[in-house]
Amino acid sequence: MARSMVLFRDDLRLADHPALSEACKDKRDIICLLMLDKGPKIRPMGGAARWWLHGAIASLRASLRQHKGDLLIVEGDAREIVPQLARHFEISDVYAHYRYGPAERDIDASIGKALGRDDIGFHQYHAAVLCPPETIKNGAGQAFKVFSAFWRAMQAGAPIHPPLPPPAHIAFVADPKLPRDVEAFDESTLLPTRPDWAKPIAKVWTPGEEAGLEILRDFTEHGLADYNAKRNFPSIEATSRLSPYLRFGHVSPRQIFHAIADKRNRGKARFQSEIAWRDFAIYNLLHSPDMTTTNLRPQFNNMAWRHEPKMIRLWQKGQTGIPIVDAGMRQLWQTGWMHNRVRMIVGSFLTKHLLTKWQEGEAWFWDTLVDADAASNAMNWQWVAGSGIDAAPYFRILNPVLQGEKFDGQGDYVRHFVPEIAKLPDAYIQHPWDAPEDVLEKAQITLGKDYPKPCIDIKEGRARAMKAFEDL
Ligand SMILES: Cc1cc2nc3c(=O)[nH]c(=O)nc-3n(C[C@H](O)[C@H](O)[C@H](O)COP(=O)(O)OP(=O)(O)OC[C@H]3O[C@@H](n4cnc5c(N)ncnc54)[C@H](O)[C@@H]3O)c2cc1C
Repeated sequence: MARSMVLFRDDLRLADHPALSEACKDKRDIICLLMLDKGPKIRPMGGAARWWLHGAIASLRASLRQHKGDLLIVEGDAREIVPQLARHFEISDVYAHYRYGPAERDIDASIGKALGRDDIGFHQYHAAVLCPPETIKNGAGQAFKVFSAFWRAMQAGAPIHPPLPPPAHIAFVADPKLPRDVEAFDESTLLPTRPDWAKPIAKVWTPGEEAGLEILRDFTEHGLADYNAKRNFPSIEATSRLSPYLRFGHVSPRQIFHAIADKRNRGKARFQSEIAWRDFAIYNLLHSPDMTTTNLRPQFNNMAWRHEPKMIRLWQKGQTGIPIVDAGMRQLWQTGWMHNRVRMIVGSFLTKHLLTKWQEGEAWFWDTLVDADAASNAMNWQWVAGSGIDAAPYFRILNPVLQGEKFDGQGDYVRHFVPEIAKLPDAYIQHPWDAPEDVLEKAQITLGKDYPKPCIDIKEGRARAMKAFEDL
């Protein structure tokens, strides 16, 4: 009897899952395989994302069990394992979604070829993006380099496909057993052991499709209208916090797009364009496959970056002595997520004031973000550093004090994540080094003891960065 296999990768959901829906249409028994790539060209997932994946697996498994089925999970070289399992389970068709990273595309092309040699069909669908990226081109048939033009072209193109409902019924292959030489993946290896740094993260997030859709519903009803006005203020929960749900595919961008389609408010257009930024990152990765490691503007290869491990460590630990930077870095460590405005501030501080290669920041974010995503992370780091396409110009060096005063004027965000300076009055909360002695004393702070003195003079750091950029 013919059987089908559905590959799950970064699409851990049942709704708007074209691969699963198509497989179900064939009315064959199905194997659901979560295939975790491992190999020389695959970048291992960071710690926070591994923690998320553990919860994501539990959630997907629970959904499949409601259909009286289960999930097989294997880690390894998918180019060999998928064809091997397809033969072992006598599969006639394998269904999966397109991926856009260079290593992933190579792997999927090899899987397709190997399956073809065994006369097994390999069917792929676009499900991680609003629009298939290869359909978006400028008049000369080339890739857009600027977001605004990309977004205009996307809006002028074919309407965004409505999301698919979850399949009403999935018929599973009964009790599938892996061949002896293929080991089932041990999910417990995804969790940290000692120290269990994920405990505070677990208090903030619930991975999985159900939780993601609940957040989407709640944001659409209660957050969207004020999104445009409030999205830049990190002490307010004004953004959707859907990023890890999109990263692991618990929620699809098409579901989001259609969930807000009939809303008539100011937040809608802005929110749609942010979702499109995510598509733009994927699009950039497709067209510049080495974007995750290499400057998109080659002149940045000559940049006189400094390599000061001590400074990088202070930045990572939220001990720079610059309150908004430290608050952001501590939010990241404690929750696995950081507000977008603060990501820009800490990124600018690292790459400009500290003149540190953006790759250092990208790597730390990769390890600590629950939404760590190859395309969005690299595109945004290159944007902040100035080395990317459509990037912030080099002279746009965010002043962390002014940014703090503008977007955290009352200091609520800083006070929450940097409690040791919470008693400072608003006037000094973003720059405690300017506070007179009696103010510091009243707030029970000795700088250099209770809270660090700034690791760099902001004006000097800016001047040094300007010089380095001008010398390029
Ligand atoms: C240095 C730096 C690194 C970043 N690294 C990542 C990353 O690894 N993964 C990631 O998902 N986002 C990354 N971002 C983009 C952005 O900060 C997050 O997507 C956003 O903060 C997530 O919060 P939210 O879901 O509440 O966003 P919302 O404001 O609610 O936006 C909704 C969705 O739109 C998308 N989006 C919004 N802004 C961007 C953007 N600038 N680029 C791409 N997509 C965007 C995200 O999918 C987000 O979930 C990075 C930004 C910077 C400045």
